[in-house]
Amino acid sequence: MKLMKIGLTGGIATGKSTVAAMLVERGALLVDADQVAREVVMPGEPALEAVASTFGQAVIHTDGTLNRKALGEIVFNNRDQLMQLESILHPAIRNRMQQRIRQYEEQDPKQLVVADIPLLYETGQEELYEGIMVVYVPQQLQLTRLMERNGLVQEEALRRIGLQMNIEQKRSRADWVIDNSSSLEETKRQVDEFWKSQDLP
Ligand SMILES: CC(C)(COP(=O)(O)OP(=O)(O)OC[C@H]1O[C@@H](n2cnc3c(N)ncnc32)[C@H](O)[C@@H]1O)[C@@H](O)C(=O)NCCC(=O)NCCS
Ligand SMILES: Nc1ncnc2c1ncn2[C@@H]1O[C@H](COP(=O)(O)OP(=O)(O)OP(=O)(O)O)[C@@H](O)[C@H]1O
Repeated sequence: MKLMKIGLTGGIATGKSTVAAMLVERGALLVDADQVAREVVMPGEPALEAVASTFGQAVIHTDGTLNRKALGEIVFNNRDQLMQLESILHPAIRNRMQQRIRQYEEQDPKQLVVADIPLLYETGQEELYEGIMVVYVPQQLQLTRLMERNGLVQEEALRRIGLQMNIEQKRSRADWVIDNSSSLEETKRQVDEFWKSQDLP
């Protein structure tokens, strides 16, 4: 049977967005949890009000938008605060993701829908999808890429990695693994192979 809806996950900075872009290039319809997480905290959204009353005005810019860097510095250094933020945002993110997936399914019933969700396993969402693709790199490379991309020192980067399920564990649970530790061409080759193996258009 042809695949219609898959989850895409991995660890922080292992290359989910990179692989998502390759799938979109082949025609997939993408719903991105990080992007939806940004939408639900736009000015005027109830989740932003809840964030402001929980974490204070220091996490709100003077123009009323969320100061993501300031909030990140709080929650990525304190698990309890992170859990508090998640309890505000996750229900809103999940609702909006499901809504968007349904829209895509109605709009283009033949096309593959891909949901890019960093915390897919951590939040127990496997059952919502027909299969899960994990973008994998060994932890040492994950660390290097994260430090480079976000300008973090090793200690900070390790702390962020430690907030998520270990990448080896994610890999062992996956239905399909894309190994992104080599060149982008090699990653694209694996994505193309997946596409063909599933007989996608
Ligand atoms: C704390 C926030 C404001 C920091 O924003 P910032 O722009 O600096 O980072 P961004 O949103 O681009 O996230 C980057 C990466 O951090 C990791 N990350 C984000 N949230 C979490 C979390 N709750 N637990 C573990 N890792 C996380 C993910 O791998 C994500 O891809 C933001 O990450 C956030 O709102 N997080 C809570 C919502 C959430 O859980 N999002 C994950 C998708 S469901
Ligand atoms: N094959 C590759 N070779 C070299 N660099 C790469 C490769 N794939 C991705 N990168 C780089 O690694 C970093 C992480 O990639 P990407 O942003 O796609 O990860 P992500 O899993 O979506 O991250 P996050 O969880 O933070 O959203 C980026 O700076 C990207 O340019």
